[in-house]
Amino acid sequence: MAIAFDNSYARLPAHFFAAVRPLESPAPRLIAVNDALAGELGIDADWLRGPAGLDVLSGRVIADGATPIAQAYAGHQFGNFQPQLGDGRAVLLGEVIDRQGRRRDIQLKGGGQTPFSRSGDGRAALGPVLREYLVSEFMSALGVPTTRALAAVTTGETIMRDTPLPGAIITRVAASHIRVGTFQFFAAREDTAALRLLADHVIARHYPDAAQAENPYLALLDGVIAAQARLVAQWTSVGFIHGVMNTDNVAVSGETIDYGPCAFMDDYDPATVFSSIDRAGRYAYGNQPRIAAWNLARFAETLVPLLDPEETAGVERAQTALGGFAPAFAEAYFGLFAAKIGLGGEADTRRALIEALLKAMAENQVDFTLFFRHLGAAAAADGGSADEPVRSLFVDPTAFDGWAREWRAALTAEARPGPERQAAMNRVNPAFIPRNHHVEAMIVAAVEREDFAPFHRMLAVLTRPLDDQPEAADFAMPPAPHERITATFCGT
Ligand SMILES: Nc1ncnc2c1ncn2[C@@H]1O[C@H](COP(=O)(O)OP(=O)(O)OP(=O)(O)O)[C@@H](O)[C@H]1O
Repeated sequence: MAIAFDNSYARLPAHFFAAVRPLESPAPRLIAVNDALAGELGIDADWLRGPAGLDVLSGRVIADGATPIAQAYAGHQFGNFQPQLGDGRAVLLGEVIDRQGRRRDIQLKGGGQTPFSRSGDGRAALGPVLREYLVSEFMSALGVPTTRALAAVTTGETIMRDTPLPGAIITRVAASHIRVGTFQFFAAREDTAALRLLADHVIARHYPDAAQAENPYLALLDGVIAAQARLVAQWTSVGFIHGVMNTDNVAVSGETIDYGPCAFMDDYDPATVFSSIDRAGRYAYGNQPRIAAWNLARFAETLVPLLDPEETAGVERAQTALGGFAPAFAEAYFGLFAAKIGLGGEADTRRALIEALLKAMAENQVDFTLFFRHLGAAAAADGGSADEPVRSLFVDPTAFDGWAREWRAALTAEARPGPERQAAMNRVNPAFIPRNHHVEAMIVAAVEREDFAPFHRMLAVLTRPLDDQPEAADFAMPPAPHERITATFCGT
């Protein structure tokens, strides 16, 4: 068997999903195979690259051992509850146990219609597939929990969106695809027996320690809250804007999922929004922690019947657990930003410094990524010309000087050799991010000219985002005014 499937969902009742078969692609072509990830999964990358692999990646052949399904889920989309969403274009081929013993899903996103497709065609367009591949692999390279990209293919079809576009499939790998929306699906149907089965399944798969707790479902809730707090703090620390934080896009495993209209901030501004479908700015950069807390409250509501036989007591337990989000987020957030400015140190000092810095950055239109990357060199020196690359990012460079006096005092108090501090900062401050204008140009090259060279070049740079790569200096630069991207489209 080329892929050693081991499908735990076979033990769940039939109303959790629908058995499907992927739609055949008429003329598939391989874009990319992720050799390292294939290796982790125990899959022979050469096989995957060859004709038999392409047949599986494009839905032409169901691999031995695969039992393809589409999963049922519901969700709040922009605050409105949809009781039935489900995988409308994603086909879960099956699960494998990776080399480290972790269970992982392998899914074809864009794999054809399912009973959950409603009016959709079950397909994905090439541009969003390339964006998801690139950004998810970038996030993984930075250590941000995320779904992964195992492969991408074009299907050989033209699909209709606002304009005709090439169809494509991304093979996505995830710790699981179980979402807050999966719990909401059964909660909306008041199916407590199904909720209990689902919760037990998630505990066994993602939070095994919770099984030993006095109240395993409360421990599950605490675990999911902690994972989301950490995840959203990590997003924030790299300028990531998810763009569509609906509850069906919150994986209970704590992985980032669904890179539809996501984007990275250039200048620091908490109000930044790119998604063209997010007109009210619900999912703006600076709103993400608040929205994560809101989404977790929806998750907690689904668990109330499991938390306590008494509803009032169940609600109380849920509320107490939700109260843990804000402190967990703050701890992760200030810890990550402290590392970005080269400090360990006392929580109160660093908090004031971080807040003052971010305020000055917002007022001075400072490029988020360049600032922190260059700050490492400034930290290793004693002011003077070493400060110039960071100072000059501020509209008013004296705003940096004022902040830097306090910062240097804090650095001195911690007494750490300059080069060691710089190296530590460079391990958390990427030199490269998927800048939106480069992502868009890469997509245009692929869609309009079938030129995948920009995709492969960007992927090579962005999977080593912490390394200085002088030959890729063009990718480090913020957009010139005429290159600025102001909206990303779901494009789907
Ligand atoms: N082209 C399509 N055909 C059928 N269903 C679709 C299509 N595009 C989106 N959907 C469905 O619409 C809902 C919301 O879509 P959304 O864009 O959030 O998810 P997605 O990107 O398809 O999937 P995921 O969340 O798994 O990454 C989901 O139920 C999804 O399956």
